[in-house]
Amino acid sequence: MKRNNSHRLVSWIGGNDLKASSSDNEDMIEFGPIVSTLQNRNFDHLELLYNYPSKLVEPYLKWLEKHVNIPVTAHYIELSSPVNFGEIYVSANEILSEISKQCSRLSILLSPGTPAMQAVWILLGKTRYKCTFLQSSIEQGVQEVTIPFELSAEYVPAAKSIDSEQLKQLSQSTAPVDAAFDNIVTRSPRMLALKAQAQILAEREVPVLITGETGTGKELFARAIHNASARKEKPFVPVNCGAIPHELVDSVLFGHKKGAFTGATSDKPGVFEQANGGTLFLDEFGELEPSVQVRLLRVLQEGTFVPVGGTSEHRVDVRIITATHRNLMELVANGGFREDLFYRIAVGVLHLPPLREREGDLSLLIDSLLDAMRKNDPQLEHKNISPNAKNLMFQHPWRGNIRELQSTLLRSALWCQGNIINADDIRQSLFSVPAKKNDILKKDVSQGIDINEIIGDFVGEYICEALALTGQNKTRAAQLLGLKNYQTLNNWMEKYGIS
Ligand SMILES: Nc1ncnc2c1ncn2[C@@H]1O[C@H](COP(=O)(O)OP(=O)(O)OP(=O)(O)O)[C@@H](O)[C@H]1O
Repeated sequence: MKRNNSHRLVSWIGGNDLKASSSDNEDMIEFGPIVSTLQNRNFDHLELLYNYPSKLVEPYLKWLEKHVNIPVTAHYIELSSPVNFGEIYVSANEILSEISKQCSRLSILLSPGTPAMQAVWILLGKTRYKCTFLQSSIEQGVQEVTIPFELSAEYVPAAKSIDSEQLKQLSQSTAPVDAAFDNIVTRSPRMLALKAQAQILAEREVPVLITGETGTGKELFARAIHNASARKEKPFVPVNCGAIPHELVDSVLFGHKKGAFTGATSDKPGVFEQANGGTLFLDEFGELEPSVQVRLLRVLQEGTFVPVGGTSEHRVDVRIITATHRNLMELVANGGFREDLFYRIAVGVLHLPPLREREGDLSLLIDSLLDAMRKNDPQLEHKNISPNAKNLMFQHPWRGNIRELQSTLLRSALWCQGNIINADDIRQSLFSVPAKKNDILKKDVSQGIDINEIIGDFVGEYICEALALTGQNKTRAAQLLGLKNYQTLNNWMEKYGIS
């Protein structure tokens, strides 16, 4: 790519920018940091990075066209969390490396984005790329930022003192893993890296958020983190937030006093009190209603709460690990989850990949789950699996992930007559999704059909399935569907009216 004389501005799209574009009243408009900067300085090209869902960003980009008169390129950056330093670093570095080849001057707008995004800008802009930094606020306007220290000069010597073994471990994530993580069976490089990260988190007292589809091992990781932490002798209390009846949430979380409501015949401690000194694992955290989120935020900030029907404050020392199969960032963007609570719980973030993305794990897991079954149940002691049965298992999509794998193996071991589980035993134990009732190829054309509608139904069915399988991740759904990228998926969704 030929470098030209242009001056480019690079920025993440932030919440205040999106808010500005959604304001109804044009007179009262706050333009947000990006447009304010463009109105204040001259640039030839604007390069935007964003992690918000496209449905929020596309209207913003349309609005932007009305307010700026230079070319705009927007890059969607897939992040498991907007505070994941590693992923932000890799993607920001890639983009800056490309852009810096194409322009002679580069400016980075620091204001939009999370603190992690800002930190990575400073790191890259002070070491690898020659650039100027800008910031924009309502109070101070647009300013050039001077960062009066040199990272390379002042900090590289310190980094050099890390010995080569430590460096090797850091770069390859091969730090010895605590025995608490032994029952997480994997040989996938992604999962091995996650185990190493989880161990680092175990040693620190930071809140951890674990995301991933159902049955990917979120609770297993949470328990391992607890067991590898200084709190391991204290309780680990798991709570499924999605399963607590609405009217009992406060009582389950914070406990109640005798007589607080009908049926409260004695004082009862809540899960915060039960986990005192240890770890509270709040599973399906994304299901909590906004009113409960406010009360939880207070407990997390102050460490105190008042039981239902009580008058005095209780203080607890609890480490929180949360988990969800939902995309919390998208919930935050849609107003379904409090942003302040999100940043409080999402300090250490682990995104567990589904089984289908763990190279080499299926065979390993089949062997290890069978082994555990043989040890747990003397009647299954001699059960083994035939190669054909294993082959059949390799072809199954395992939507329920490891939990489905585990129960299928157990069912087939219980039902199989001899000691060898064969392909038929597996076939009988698999739950297959019922075939669609109105067979798409059996329509009566002589009665007239609407071919577009049929194609739409067909496309919609598969797109929804791929989105459900990937927890609404469009990039991964596009891969499953054999589409080029998430934009192509968006085009299909638009064409066939799938929301
Ligand atoms: N890597 C693994 N190695 C061995 N067993 C695993 C692994 N991952 C998950 N399992 C087993 O699979 C089952 C489901 O795991 P777990 O309950 O931790 O999943 P989850 O993501 O918390 O599920 P949910 O979202 O439904 O709460 C458990 O019995 C767990 O022990």
